Amino acid sequence: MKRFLPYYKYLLRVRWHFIAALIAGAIFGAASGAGLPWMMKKVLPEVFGRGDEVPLMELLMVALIMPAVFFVRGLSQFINNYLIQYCGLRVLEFIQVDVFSRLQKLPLKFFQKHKSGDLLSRLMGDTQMMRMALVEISNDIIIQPMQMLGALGFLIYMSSQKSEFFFLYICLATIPLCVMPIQLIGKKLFKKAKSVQEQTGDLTASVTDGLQAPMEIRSYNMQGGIVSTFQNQVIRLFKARMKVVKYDKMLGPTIEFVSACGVAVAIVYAGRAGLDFESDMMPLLMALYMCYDPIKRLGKIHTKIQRGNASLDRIEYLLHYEDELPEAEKPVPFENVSGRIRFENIQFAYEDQLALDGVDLEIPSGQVVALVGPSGAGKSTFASLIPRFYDVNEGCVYVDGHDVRAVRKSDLRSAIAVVSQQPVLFNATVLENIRIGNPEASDLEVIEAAKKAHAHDFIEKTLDDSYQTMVGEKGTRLSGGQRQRIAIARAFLKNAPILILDEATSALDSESEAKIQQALEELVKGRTTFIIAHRFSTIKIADRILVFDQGKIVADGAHAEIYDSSGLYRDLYDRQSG
Ligand SMILES: Nc1ncnc2c1ncn2[C@@H]1O[C@H](COP(=O)(O)OP(=O)(O)OP(=O)(O)O)[C@@H](O)[C@H]1O
Repeated sequence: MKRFLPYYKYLLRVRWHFIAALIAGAIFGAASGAGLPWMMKKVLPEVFGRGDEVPLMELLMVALIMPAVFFVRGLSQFINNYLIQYCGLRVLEFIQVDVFSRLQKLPLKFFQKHKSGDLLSRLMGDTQMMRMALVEISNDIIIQPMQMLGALGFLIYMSSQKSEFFFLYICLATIPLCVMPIQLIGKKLFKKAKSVQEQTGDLTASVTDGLQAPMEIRSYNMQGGIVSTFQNQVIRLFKARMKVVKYDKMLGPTIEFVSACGVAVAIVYAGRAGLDFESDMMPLLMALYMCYDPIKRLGKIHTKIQRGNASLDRIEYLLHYEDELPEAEKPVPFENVSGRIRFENIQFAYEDQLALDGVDLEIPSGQVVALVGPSGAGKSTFASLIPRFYDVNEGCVYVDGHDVRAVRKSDLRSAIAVVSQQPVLFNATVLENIRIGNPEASDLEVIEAAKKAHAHDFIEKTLDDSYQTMVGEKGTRLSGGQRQRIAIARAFLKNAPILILDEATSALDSESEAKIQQALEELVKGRTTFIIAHRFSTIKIADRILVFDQGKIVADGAHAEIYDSSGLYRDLYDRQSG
């Protein structure tokens, strides 16, 4: 449980509700542990011990003790359960928000290494286990001993009254016997629980895969394969879960068996010692049972802690993941950016293989640079070093004379607009999707940006609710060209001094392409622009062309200049034009 200590900060935020829950829980524990045996001690001898001589009213008054004890017990139990649920759900909310915020801070590399389904299962499933460990267990750890203390107190009281300590000895002798299986089973359970959480991650990953690309799955007839992968994972998860169920469910009966042995010995003794059934034996047996019940529950808590531990491992992996792109300790001010960029002797590798090697050049502010070269040559990698999506292995990237690592990441990225090859739209309205470029922009400014991006006409004429149309998940209700223009409108609205355009490779109809081309020409004016050019028609608007080959820049200059000097560029250009 020590591992959970740092996370009690979440519980502190709902401390008053939790304290109220504990008080109610303590009343419930005492009403069960001492109240129930005391009730029996009071009621049974009156009802059965005195025969007909008890007046009816007196009998009724005594009998009323039963509903009174159960009322107190029931009410405190309800309040405890209700408040514990409240605290649990609030704590879950705090943990999930923290884990999600952490995920948002992790670098791109992290998401390339991890399956989104697995991350989803850590965020939604493992946090539930942590909630259970923090709230329900803390509650039980206080309530159950209360019940046990109440019952033990009653046993001690009764034993001292009768000078009869046998029941107490039985209780004290069997408790350690009950603890042993708890320890043994708990250890097994930790391993099994961790495997369940991992399998759940794999299963969620395969569900996300199966739902993310419905078109590819249908066109390649992958349904059978996808379903059988899913089925295998469900079976694996089923097997792992059954192992947890086996150990989890083994505990209760084991403790019950040990306690039944204790009770049997107590009954035999009580019979031999001639104890009175109603006034002595029943309350003592009840108190004995009330001592075992919390042990059984504490045993279950132990198994829950093990499951919580397994989930905590998976959550801490995210919370403690080392950020490969740390923020500068004292970030330099970064304002009024002009967009002058310098790459100084850059080397960069994703893993072992160099993706960029010996890149050294300067781009004056406002220059429009086209990046060309064969697939895999390093164009996108080069562009992604500017917003510091990755850090270089050697050398340095400067923007306006500042090392990008010395600037706050959010400041740097505010100065850069990115229009990617397949722009992602969020499941919101067209208006909201454009406004991402500048959350402060008015509706009029959004519409102005859409006009500049040649998007206004299709938004007004073809979409049912114009700017209020919901674009669907990832913008699936819009065509590729329309999505591209929404992304360009975003960039207009952002009005950043540096622009990175990853040109769409998919064939757009000529009207769409012409409109996008017009919009881009407008957009690049006065900004330092990098265009990853797949179609050479775009090169017309570039002042300078960088030709990439196997991670190196093999030609650098204006079209006319490098067409003569670079065989690779000439080849690429002629192939496209010809
Ligand atoms: N996330 C990644 N992890 C590992 N290697 C990568 C990653 N992204 C790219 N690479 C590798 O880095 C090299 C450069 O890739 P990059 O995407 O920069 O090329 P590109 O010129 O933009 O290609 P394309 O024109 O096909 O988009 C390639 O060998 C590629 O396989």
